Amino acid sequence: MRLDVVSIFPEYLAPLDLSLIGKARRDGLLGLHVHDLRDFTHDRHRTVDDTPYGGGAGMVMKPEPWGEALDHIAGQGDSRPTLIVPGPGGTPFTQAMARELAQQDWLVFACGRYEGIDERVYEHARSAYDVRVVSLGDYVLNGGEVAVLAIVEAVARLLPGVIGNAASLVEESHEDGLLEYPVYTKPAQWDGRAVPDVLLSGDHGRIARWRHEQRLTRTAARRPDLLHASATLRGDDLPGEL
Ligand SMILES: Oc1ccccc1-c1ccno1
Repeated sequence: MRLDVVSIFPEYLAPLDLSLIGKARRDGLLGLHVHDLRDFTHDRHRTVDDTPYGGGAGMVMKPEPWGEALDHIAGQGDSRPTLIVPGPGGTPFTQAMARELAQQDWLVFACGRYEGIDERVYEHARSAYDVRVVSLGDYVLNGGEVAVLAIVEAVARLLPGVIGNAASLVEESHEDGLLEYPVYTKPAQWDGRAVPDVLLSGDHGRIARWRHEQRLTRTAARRPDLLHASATLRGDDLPGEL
């Protein structure tokens, strides 16, 4: 998978050199190209924003640098990339979307700032990209960089070979519509608190049943919206109906 990120703060993407994502890049599982939007300006001040037509507070990101940047990137490959523009008005980012994006071979991320990117950039980009506006959640950030870090991590960890033990991807929160079960490790006693006996029993069938019940109970308590949506898919009895 190839990833391109365009930002006025390219150093914001430095964490993608670390940990599993950094290793995936060194192992050749992932290619990352970070572009400074100001490299696509031509004035002395490397201007990327201007006042909004129609008035209003704040500044809008100018279309010219974005158009040049996206044309430059699209010209570097022979397939049609997916352009992801994080924004509060986008389609909610979910694990299902992460799985879908992990199937793509080329993702390009546009990090907006200020009051946003001139709308004509989205229209221009559609000639060379599949354009998707994606939201991390119902809150406001100062720019798209933080959202890109989250999306890249969620997607890249699904690529074959990135996570050493693929089994650990199975019973994760949201992977099958349930939240994850509680986890424990040594010591067996800590702070006057014991590890649940079932986990020390060695009875793997009983442990699996306990963990599944914990997942159902936790999801019912914290995310009932998920439980009802997926219970029909799994045919589970809902807690309280057991
Ligand atoms: O609030 C934002 C501003 C810029 C780019 C993205 C966002 C955002 C907020 C929630 N998800 O994305």
